[in-house]
Amino acid sequence: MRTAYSVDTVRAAERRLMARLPEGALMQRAAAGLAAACADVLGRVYGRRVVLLVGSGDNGGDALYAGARLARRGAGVTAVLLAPERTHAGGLAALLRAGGRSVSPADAEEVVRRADLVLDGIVGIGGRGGLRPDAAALAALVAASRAAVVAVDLPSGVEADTGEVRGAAVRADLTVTFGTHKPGLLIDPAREYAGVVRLVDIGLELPEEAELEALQHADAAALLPVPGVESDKYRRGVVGIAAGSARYPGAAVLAVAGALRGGAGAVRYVGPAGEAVIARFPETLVSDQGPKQAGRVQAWVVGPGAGDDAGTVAEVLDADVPVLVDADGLRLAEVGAVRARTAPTLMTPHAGEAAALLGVAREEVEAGRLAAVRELAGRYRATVLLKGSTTLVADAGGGVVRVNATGTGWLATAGSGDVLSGVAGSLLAAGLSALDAGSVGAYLHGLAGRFAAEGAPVGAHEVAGAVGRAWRDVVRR
Ligand SMILES: NC(=O)C1=CN([C@@H]2O[C@H](COP(=O)(O)OP(=O)(O)OC[C@H]3O[C@@H](n4cnc5c(N)ncnc54)[C@H](O)[C@@H]3O)[C@@H](O)[C@H]2O)[C@@H](O)CC1
Ligand SMILES: Nc1ncnc2c1ncn2[C@@H]1O[C@H](COP(=O)(O)OP(=O)(O)O)[C@@H](O)[C@H]1O
Ligand SMILES: [K+]
Repeated sequence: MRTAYSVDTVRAAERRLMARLPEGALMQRAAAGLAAACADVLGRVYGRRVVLLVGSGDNGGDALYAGARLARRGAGVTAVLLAPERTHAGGLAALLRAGGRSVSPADAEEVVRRADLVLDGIVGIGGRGGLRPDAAALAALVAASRAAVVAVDLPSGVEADTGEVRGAAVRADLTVTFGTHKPGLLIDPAREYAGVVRLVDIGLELPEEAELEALQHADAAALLPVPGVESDKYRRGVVGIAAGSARYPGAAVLAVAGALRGGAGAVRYVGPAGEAVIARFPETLVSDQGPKQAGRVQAWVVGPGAGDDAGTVAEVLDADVPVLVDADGLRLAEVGAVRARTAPTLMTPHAGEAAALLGVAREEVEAGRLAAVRELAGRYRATVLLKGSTTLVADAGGGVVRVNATGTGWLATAGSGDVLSGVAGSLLAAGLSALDAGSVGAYLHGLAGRFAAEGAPVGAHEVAGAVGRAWRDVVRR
């Protein structure tokens, strides 16, 4: 599991550790890891031009000590001091002793233009709000330069705890982060600014529960349902799909396509698209009755392509089994009916749907994904999966939020969300919790998208077809 901790938690862990260590030891650990990463980026250190952008806090201190290490290995190191009188004194002294030099921001343009590598030590976890104008001007120089950019701890200007970017921020090729990932490194839009992220262990002892966690192959593999000798189709779980309409029969087909690959033992379909479903997937149990009369179901998916069929949504929400609500179902579901449910509910909006439910602009959700997913989960007392380039899954009661980044922009194609609801609904029917079903579903769906696309446009039905390959990839590694 990859985990990320909030700034408050990191600071508390740092205080505990610093109390046991000689002064400055932590910063030296950070600087050593940072210098090693820079050396890897440079390939050869000797003779290279390195520029340090140094703010007034310890983030600048890290950059200065790392710069001193690179200078000792023969790099030409120049520090641009944003606030000379408040620069980390020990770090600056170390750099000057090692043969580096310092300049004022007035000279930044010239040195950044000639740099092979720029180290962004403007601000780290102490940053508040968007970059101030003098710092923003440095970020603009970095954007215009051809140098490799390495961010110290975080790209300056991104919000460590939320992944928000308010105004100018540094865009890095590599971020070397200390002790633990910070939530912003895993959530867009900030994640995009971080580039590749490398974690340097500085010995922090962190609490059991993280703020954010991202499944890795082994975590997903441990959660995937596997049939045993005692299994039959009912024990593996029956997933009911209440989706599609005369106008959108394809949504039903795609949700069923996902559900067939999600681990349930049988897929039951109710709705007006039965003929289209059975023509494509003869193994589907098609019913022409409503959800209540459809027979045994361990979890429902309701909403994809449902049009205005509020009655079916209400009927499904009334069922005492886990329910996944997607697409039109999100609009049609009564808040009170969702809140009143005792079995798990998983809602799967994209940013536009989440914005409509929250009564805010789509941009607001995209800028502040973590806040939006938590707010929705609280309001609906449900587990909410917010789709997008980074998908977030939050339970109603707070606790750890799961983040998924296995996807690809090629998944932004009509119907791919229907496939995801089928896969995740199937996992719900197989007995996974809403948090696990949502996050494992997104993990498989993202990987399937990559496999199906392989760098070219892809249709949603092909994504569904690649879920099996994603599953095998997860369990084999
Ligand atoms: N505390 C520790 O034990 C360790 C801290 N480390 C480093 O220390 C950093 C945190 O240091 P600090 O707490 O000094 O904080 P930072 O250095 O991250 O930032 C604080 C400084 O930035 C300025 N600032 C804040 N917001 C700004 C904005 N929007 N625009 C421009 N300037 C802004 C503030 O005036 C302040 O002087 C970490 O990110 C990490 O790089 C590492 O050395 C590892 C050990
Ligand atoms: N830029 C992106 N990077 C990765 N995944 C994406 C991106 N854009 C969309 N996706 C994924 O593609 C799917 C799209 O779902 P959705 O918006 O509901 O489409 P539809 O309603 O057409 O089925 C979601 O799983 C989402 O997370
Ligand atoms: K930084």
